[in-house]
Amino acid sequence: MSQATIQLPAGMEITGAIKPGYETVLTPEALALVAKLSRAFEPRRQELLAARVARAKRLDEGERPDFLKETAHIREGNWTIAPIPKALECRRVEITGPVDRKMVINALNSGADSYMTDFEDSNTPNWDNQISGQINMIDAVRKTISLEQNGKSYKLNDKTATLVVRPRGWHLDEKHVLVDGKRISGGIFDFALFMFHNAKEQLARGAGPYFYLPKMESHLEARLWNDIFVMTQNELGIPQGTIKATVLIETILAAFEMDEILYELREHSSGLNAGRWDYIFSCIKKFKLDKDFCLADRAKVTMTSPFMRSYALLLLKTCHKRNAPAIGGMAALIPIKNDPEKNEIAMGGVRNDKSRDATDGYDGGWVAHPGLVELAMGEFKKVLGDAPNQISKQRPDVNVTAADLLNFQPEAPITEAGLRYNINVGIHYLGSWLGGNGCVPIHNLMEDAATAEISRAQVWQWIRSTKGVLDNGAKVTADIVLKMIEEELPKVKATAPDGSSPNYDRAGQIFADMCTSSNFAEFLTLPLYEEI
Ligand SMILES: CC(=O)SCCNC(=O)CCNC(=O)[C@H](O)C(C)(C)COP(=O)(O)OP(=O)(O)OC[C@H]1O[C@@H](n2cnc3c(N)ncnc32)[C@H](O)[C@@H]1OP(=O)(O)O
Ligand SMILES: O=CC(=O)O
Ligand SMILES: [Mg+2]
Repeated sequence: MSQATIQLPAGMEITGAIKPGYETVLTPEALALVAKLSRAFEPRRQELLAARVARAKRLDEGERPDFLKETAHIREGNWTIAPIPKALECRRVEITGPVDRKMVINALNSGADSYMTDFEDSNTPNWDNQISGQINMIDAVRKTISLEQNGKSYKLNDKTATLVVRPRGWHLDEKHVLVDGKRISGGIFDFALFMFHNAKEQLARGAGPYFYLPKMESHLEARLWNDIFVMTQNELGIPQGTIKATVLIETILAAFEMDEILYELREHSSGLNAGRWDYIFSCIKKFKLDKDFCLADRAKVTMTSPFMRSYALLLLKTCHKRNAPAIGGMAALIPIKNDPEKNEIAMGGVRNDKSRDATDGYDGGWVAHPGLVELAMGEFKKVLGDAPNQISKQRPDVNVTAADLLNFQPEAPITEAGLRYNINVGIHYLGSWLGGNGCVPIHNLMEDAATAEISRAQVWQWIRSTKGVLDNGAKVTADIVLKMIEEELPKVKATAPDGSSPNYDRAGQIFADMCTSSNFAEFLTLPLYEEI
């Protein structure tokens, strides 16, 4: 493979291979923006990550979150976010998916109103995925993206979904790019490259640079993104307020700061999304040492569980009070091929999920697969009719307290099947991730980094919690888990399409370490990233 050459700004090093074509993304001007933002904001990112660690320690010691006293005036104030641009008014169905070229084309053509292209939960952030993802974005924005694969030709339809980009969260580094000798933020890298290459082109085409911001834990983390937006808009000479961002409320701590997050981003906000899978994971992570906390089998924790219902309703009420879109999350159900009965049950699950969100007042919701767009659209249209959204629907009847957000039910059942399922899915997902694929169908469900986090976090917690007892009376222990890992690994290898890859053996070892180590890995992607 020949190495293309690129010109680096002073103080920057790139350790990833520069394959032909990468120079179109890694231009000197684009890298200068990456370096400028990194230098300006990396110290604050590090401070905020340190604040997460300090807060987590206090939670481990028994502190419980509550709405902040110092920001009561923001919650009580009468303000709204800036008007939403036309291109983001109608988001009844949003499809999501990794930045793979074929999937980008299929998603843009899917008939959904918008498409969140994902550098995060559904993507393994290896160097090639990140850079080829940026190439795909450049071609998608200019509508020139095409592909010949397996005898099929892919190109864009005339009408495509509005593009929204999810950069990586604050916890992830981009290890292939060093500024002044240090790794930079993955999120800043993804954001800056996308902005540099596409923002002006998107504006010229009647849309704009739109983002989804993942995994934040406080309004101060949202303020950091807002300051990055302001500097970037200045650097690129585009009007302030052009960038719009929807924040995923997918941590229990952010649920206590929804108003404050919207307020920080009010000139750049396009609402909030209920990122249910990371949210469940965050609850387990933050209360992992609480002797009273222990959730039932993963499959039993749903959007109608008390704490999830409270979170979903509070998000909706908060958004509409601030004239902001409220977007629902993802049912992990996907079409099931070759089994019409099971498929009908899965489709019924998606229908119920979207129907509940639409009836509650949500303006749209996520789907994982193009085969779900029409069905989800039908449920939103039943409620919205021809209206693009229902932001005017207020929910004064909703009153959610801190205790409601922390009402962690159900606690039972925890079953052997549930434990085995978590282990099987965890190993399968980790193996696939190591091989470069961050989103996979496992047992007919969509699995990505967020769903896999729940699986491995539950196993860790059930080993340690006195409540981690199976419904047959057996206490979950490290020995039981290690034995099950041995038993599940061959089953995973037999079912994964690339099951003969050594990645699955490695995944088994990593999963075992993660579940039995006394330290709880903050994110599973952190140790995994060091392996790729
Ligand atoms: C918790 C969260 O963060 S949710 C957000 C992150 N997760 C996601 O975005 C989920 C994305 N979804 C996916 O990756 C896939 O749908 C999977 C892995 C779940 C299932 O994949 P598969 O089993 O390969 O799907 P399947 O074989 O049915 O695909 C049929 C076609 O639809 C395409 N397709 C499937 N899902 C998507 C998608 N989300 N976007 C675009 N195209 C898609 C496939 O590429 C395939 O195209 P082709 O017929 O041209 O070859
Ligand atoms: O990103 C979405 C989630 O559910 O997690
Ligand atoms: Mg998530």
